[in-house]
Amino acid sequence: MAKTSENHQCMDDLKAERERCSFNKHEITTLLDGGEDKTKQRRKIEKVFLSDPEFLDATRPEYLSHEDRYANELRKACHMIRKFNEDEEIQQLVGQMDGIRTLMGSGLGVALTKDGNPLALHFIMFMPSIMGQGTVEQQGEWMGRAWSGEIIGTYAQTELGHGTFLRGLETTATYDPSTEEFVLHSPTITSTKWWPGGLGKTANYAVVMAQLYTRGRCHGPHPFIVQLRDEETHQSLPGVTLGEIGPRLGMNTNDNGFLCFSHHRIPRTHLLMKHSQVLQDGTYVRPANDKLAYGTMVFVRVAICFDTYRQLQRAVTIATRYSAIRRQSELVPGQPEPQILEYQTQQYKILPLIATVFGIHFAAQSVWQTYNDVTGSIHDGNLDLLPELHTLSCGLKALSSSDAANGVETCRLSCGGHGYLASSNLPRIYTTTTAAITYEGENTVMWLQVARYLIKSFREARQGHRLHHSVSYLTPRPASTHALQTNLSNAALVEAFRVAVSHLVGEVAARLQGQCDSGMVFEHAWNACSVQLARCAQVHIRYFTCEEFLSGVEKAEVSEATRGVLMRLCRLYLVFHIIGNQGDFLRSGALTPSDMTTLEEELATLLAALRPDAVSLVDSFDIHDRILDSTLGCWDGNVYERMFEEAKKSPLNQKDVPDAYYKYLRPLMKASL
Ligand SMILES: Cc1cc2nc3c(=O)[nH]c(=O)nc-3n(C[C@H](O)[C@H](O)[C@H](O)COP(=O)(O)OP(=O)(O)OC[C@H]3O[C@@H](n4cnc5c(N)ncnc54)[C@H](O)[C@@H]3O)c2cc1C
Repeated sequence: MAKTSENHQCMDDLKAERERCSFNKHEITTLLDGGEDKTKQRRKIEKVFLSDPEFLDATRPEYLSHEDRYANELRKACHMIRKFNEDEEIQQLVGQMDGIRTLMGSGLGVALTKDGNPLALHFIMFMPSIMGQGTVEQQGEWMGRAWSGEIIGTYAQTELGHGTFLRGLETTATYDPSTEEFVLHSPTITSTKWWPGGLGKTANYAVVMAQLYTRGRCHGPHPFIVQLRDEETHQSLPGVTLGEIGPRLGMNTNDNGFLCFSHHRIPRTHLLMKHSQVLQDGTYVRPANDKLAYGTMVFVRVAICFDTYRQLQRAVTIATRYSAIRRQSELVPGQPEPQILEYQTQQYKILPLIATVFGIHFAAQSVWQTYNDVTGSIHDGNLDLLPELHTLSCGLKALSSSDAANGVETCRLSCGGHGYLASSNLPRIYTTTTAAITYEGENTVMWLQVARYLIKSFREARQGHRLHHSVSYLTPRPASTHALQTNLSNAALVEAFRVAVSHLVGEVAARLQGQCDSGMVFEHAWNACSVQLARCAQVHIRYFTCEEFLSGVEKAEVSEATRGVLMRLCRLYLVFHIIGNQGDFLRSGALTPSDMTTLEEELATLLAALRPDAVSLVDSFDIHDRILDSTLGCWDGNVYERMFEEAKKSPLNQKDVPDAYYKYLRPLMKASL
């Protein structure tokens, strides 16, 4: 198709946007990647994989049948592993778990396997479970075979009847000392394992969570390595019933599956025994400390934060570039149509989401850093920091997944009708991102765990205990130190968050206590306060994110121009969330109505100040067009031509008159003739 003047205009619009960049884009790219070397490494890996034609799709996944879609993603997933195993340079590049996450996750991973990688759970849950919960001997036995792809595993915890409530799982693993085996059994329909990714047709092994019985006693859920399929024929083993659970909202090539056991026997040594053991005679040896399992959970939840933030990066890149090329309506009657990014309401949809990307980044980095710092002391048996770290990772997982999912939906809305097209890629980004609200700890349940920690800390502080850093603000202070700072500086706004959240926690703690004092049992009182408790947890984690965002920008090793734009984003983040939740701040006296008026005026100023840098900011996310995979968000802005080209690929457009016309429509239309 010949380039129209409209197409030229779009490309010129983006060019003009880029020319007015006020900061150093590369500095932001390397800041987000974690350093110059990491950026180079990422780009190199992207080049190696994206230049490989095997990863190209002959047709859009949406046009394939359910089965063909799975086969196509499996083809690419297997090629990915072969490529990895056969090429030493790639192994060096991608060698660590970090790199594997890149190949599987929402960075490069989404360009290689668009609709869910059937092997993802193998790398993201199966292998980490063996590493985290297996003894050194067990790691030696399984990890080599797992790395090479000789065996493929998944992680099977959730059942039809129970997801959140781990202790409610019904699958049993009963030890038989006469054969030194565990007998796995699914006693009811609700005990059927349901949801594990890759379980339906891909995996031949799984780490299965089952209630451990030995010598007639139940010791609660434990992880077992279980072979599910024959290693030669790939057929389900006797005593194992397996299948796929059917179409989902998204990620339909992850072949999420179901699994039932009928008295299926496995060797005793297949219980992952790093923490607890069953001896040959059936003696149960309990773990030295049940907090040890927290470590793996922190790891997985922080990984989810990074994943969801990358999804938001992609969505907001699409929305921002599209908003810079899309012209609509009139701002001033009779004048040319402006870019929709000129509308303040459009800026209000998009710019806070760019800020959110940085907020999640800095907060997740901080939790990750703490996790790495304390990992050493965990091994030395010092587990003091684990509950705090665990709470932060639960809260941040919930905050990042819900902010990202809501943000992606806002991006879709900001693109008007075209955002609803599959070729915009926003629908797929949304369905993938929103899943993270549910898996690895459903968000409401995560919020209530955070709240439990807050209430516990609040009560401990009243008893004179010293609190950990993230909740130290709950320690009672002399009234004078609560005096409001009215200058509305960044520090003052963070302080306002602190006052608001400690007020909320104090209020709900008093309500909880009041209900207990009036005779309600604690659990019922807790449930009766849980909406407010979840709210406290959300404000607490938002406060943590604001604090980390601010200190992250202050500490970043960047030029003053770059720090300037980051500071404006941080300020926008603070102001946006204060205005959006002003009740919390007014009620606690942290801010006054007149402060709100001032902040609302400032919000408008911030949107206007950030608008010229919007395109450059998303450019600095450095997302390859193949990873973006969007007609609306491509680098060159040639949106309309790409949309047309994509539409032409629809199977319905391969014939002017489809067969269905002759079969159904024509007989109806001609019936009266
Ligand atoms: C895309 C996807 C992939 C998945 N992959 C896997 C996998 O690989 N392996 C695996 O084992 N599982 C997997 N799961 C399952 C997932 O872990 C569970 O769905 C999740 O833990 C929630 O459990 P549930 O579905 O039983 O929901 P429920 O726990 O039944 O929750 C339903 C509702 O009840 C509320 N609720 C539950 N308990 C409480 C409480 N104590 N207090 C207040 N409210 C409560 C929740 O907030 C929610 O609103 C996957 C799920 C999805 C969607």
